[in-house]
Amino acid sequence: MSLHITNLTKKFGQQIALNKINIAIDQHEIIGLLGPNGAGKSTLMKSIAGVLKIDEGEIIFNNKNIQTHEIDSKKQIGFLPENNPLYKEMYVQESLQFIANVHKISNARIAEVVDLVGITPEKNKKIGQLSKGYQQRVGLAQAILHEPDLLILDEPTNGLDPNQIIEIRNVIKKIGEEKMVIFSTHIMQEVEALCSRVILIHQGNILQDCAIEEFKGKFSSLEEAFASYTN
Ligand SMILES: Nc1ncnc2c1ncn2[C@@H]1O[C@H](COP(=O)(O)OP(=O)(O)OP(=O)(O)O)[C@@H](O)[C@H]1O
Repeated sequence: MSLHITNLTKKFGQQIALNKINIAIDQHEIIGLLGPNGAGKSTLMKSIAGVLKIDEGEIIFNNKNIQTHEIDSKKQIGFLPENNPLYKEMYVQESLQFIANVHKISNARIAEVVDLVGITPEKNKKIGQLSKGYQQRVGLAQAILHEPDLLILDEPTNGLDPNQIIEIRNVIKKIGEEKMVIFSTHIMQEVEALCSRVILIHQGNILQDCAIEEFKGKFSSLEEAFASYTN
């Protein structure tokens, strides 16, 4: 399992959202993507997920260039975007069945994922009728249904209540035991609870890419370290 990003540049008009980014990940681990608002986190995640066209550079996942092997790559990558776009009129089970049909996934796998993300009691409801936390779980279920090697989650616990945050974190932790997970968050406690490694982006540049202990370094908390690096 490997992700190699070389000189990735993404511009929006004159603005450079990502500036010659280089990242190498060679094993399954949970990586926290940190950075102030507008740093470039979502742009990076969308680029890796193959939903945003990049201007320069290369993204190689499992030895395949995601730009030139789009279909193969999408089979191996799961993505939960920040705004979690779901078909609100669809029933939970129906939406998962729909994706399962596209990827030729078994009903047993659907049942397994429904159980893993904890949506069994809600599976016969319309997505639009679910609470935000349950909608987030449905988004997560859709992202992991095809058993991707790489899971990309853009602020997965944003807007959830404390119990739901813990539950979603546990799901992420479990997935990270076997797969590569990259997730963005502004919650340092979450980084501490889940990540082995952090990547800090600021104004489209990587400022830090290291083990969490190293990131914290001499600072008394991750918040303090974050503030020091980004101010
Ligand atoms: N579609 C777009 N068109 C123009 N500019 C964009 C677009 N998407 C992102 N940007 C700009 O690129 C920069 C990086 O945005 P991005 O959404 O990647 O930041 P972020 O780190 O995810 O921020 P946040 O923490 O607020 O979600 C920002 O300045 C943003 O305004």
